[in-house]
Amino acid sequence: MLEARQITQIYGKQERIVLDHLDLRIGSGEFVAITGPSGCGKTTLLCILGSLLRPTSGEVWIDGQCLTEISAQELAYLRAEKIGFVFQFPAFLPTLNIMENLLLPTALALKKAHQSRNNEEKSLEQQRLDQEEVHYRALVLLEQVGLAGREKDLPSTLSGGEQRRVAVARALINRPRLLLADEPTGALDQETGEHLIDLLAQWNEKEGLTLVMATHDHSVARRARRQICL
Ligand SMILES: Nc1ncnc2c1ncn2[C@@H]1O[C@H](COP(=O)(O)OP(=O)(O)OP(=O)(O)O)[C@@H](O)[C@H]1O
Repeated sequence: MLEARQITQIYGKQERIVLDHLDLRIGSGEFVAITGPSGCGKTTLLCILGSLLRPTSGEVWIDGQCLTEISAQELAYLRAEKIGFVFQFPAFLPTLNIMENLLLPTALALKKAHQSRNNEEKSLEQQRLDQEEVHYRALVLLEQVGLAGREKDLPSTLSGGEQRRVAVARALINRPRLLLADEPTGALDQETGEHLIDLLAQWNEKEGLTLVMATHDHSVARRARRQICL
């Protein structure tokens, strides 16, 4: 499903080489942990795999499509439809409540779905149904991450760990095929962290979600079926 070919990333004027001709193949439905010491390039690799960062050289392929060859618009749709991203330091729009923040990534995916339908009247009805469906999905996800009832709260009123859990719900809202998670348990206590990994593992097993997770926590990495150490 995901392939990196000869990825090299060089940063700054001092030309610091962080990734050097890296090759990587990840099959559909895999659960992979990327481990390695702080500063070895885990976040850089996830950003390149998720097309948020264009590497200095090399190619990334998703489902047989080379990301360096498609337009910025196509890339935005591809990300919205196929890829969920849990950032190491999640950011939210501070004036929107949790539900509104959760629904933000659905706008582009719904737009793409509506564009591919022909009949306008049907499409309007479908849009209403789609919006109800994503709203329901958001409520279910909030419950799964242990935040039922918090949908009207502003992000600033949530703790760091709670924000992390909202970030996971947001990354799953479009039912992506690929989830790239950067230290998803970073700010969480052990029990909450384990619960979150259980949830991701369930999505991996039941929904076939391909899961690529960067972590320096070995007990978290052991939950993956494959570990790649940078
Ligand atoms: N935009 C940037 N400009 C210059 N250097 C950068 C940039 N982003 C990352 N780096 C450097 O690249 C190296 C790899 O960073 P990266 O964040 O990918 O590592 P990491 O393995 O995820 O680290 P951590 O586990 O601490 O989060 C670090 O030395 C970092 O300073």
